[in-house]
Amino acid sequence: MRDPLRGASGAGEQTAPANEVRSDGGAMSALEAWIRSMSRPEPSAEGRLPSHSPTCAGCGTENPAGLALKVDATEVGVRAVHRFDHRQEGAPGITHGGLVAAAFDDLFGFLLYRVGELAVTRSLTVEYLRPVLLRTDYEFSAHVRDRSGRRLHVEAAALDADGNPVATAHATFVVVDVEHFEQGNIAGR
Ligand SMILES: CCCCCCCC(=O)SCCNC(=O)CCNC(=O)[C@H](O)C(C)(C)COP(=O)(O)OP(=O)(O)OC[C@H]1O[C@@H](n2cnc3c(N)ncnc32)[C@H](O)[C@@H]1OP(=O)(O)O
Repeated sequence: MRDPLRGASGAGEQTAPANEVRSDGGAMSALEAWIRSMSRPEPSAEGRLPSHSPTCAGCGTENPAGLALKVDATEVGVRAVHRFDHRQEGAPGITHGGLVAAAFDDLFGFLLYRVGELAVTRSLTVEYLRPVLLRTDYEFSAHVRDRSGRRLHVEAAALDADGNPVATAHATFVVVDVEHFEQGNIAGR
């Protein structure tokens, strides 16, 4: 796996977390620390993968508006059992389609741990086959279908308790360098 920090210009005005130091002893910027955390995922003994960040809208545990997906590594990709709640409601009792898409998008983000490179969503298509009900468990799974240059083609499905698909998704992620994330405004956190 290549080092995703290669070519990083550093983010001078960002605040370094107190306990993060580089191998050369210098302080790491918040962005560098995040890139490192993305490149060294340590699944738990049960296979649980670390969130993209504590405040990630898809999987962060410190985002009160987030989905807080809990994602596990599988032999071929990743999976999550998830139930949406009232905060994700669209029509009464039914999950808003945009939030279903968000779940797929974030799940795809976990495949990057397997790929070992940073990439971002360029396109995302969701097929809504049946209503995704609130307060109901669904099993989401995703895998990388193939790669072509910088393009990663990824696929996913959400199944109900009977194993019937309620939604499927496919997306193109494009591999990016660290510079992509330097556009993010994390200095003012
Ligand atoms: C990282 C962990 C967190 C994960 C969280 C969940 C995922 C997310 O939410 S990511 C956030 C949402 N996405 C973004 O913000 C991305 C915004 N878009 C961008 O920054 C740019 O468009 C970016 C980087 C994707 C591509 O731009 P750029 O680097 O200029 O590449 P570009 O030349 O346009 O295209 C790159 C490749 O993709 C291909 N491509 C572009 N669009 C498409 C498309 N719609 N379908 C298929 N292929 C495409 C191009 O043909 C090209 O292929 P190749 O390199 O093989 O010739």
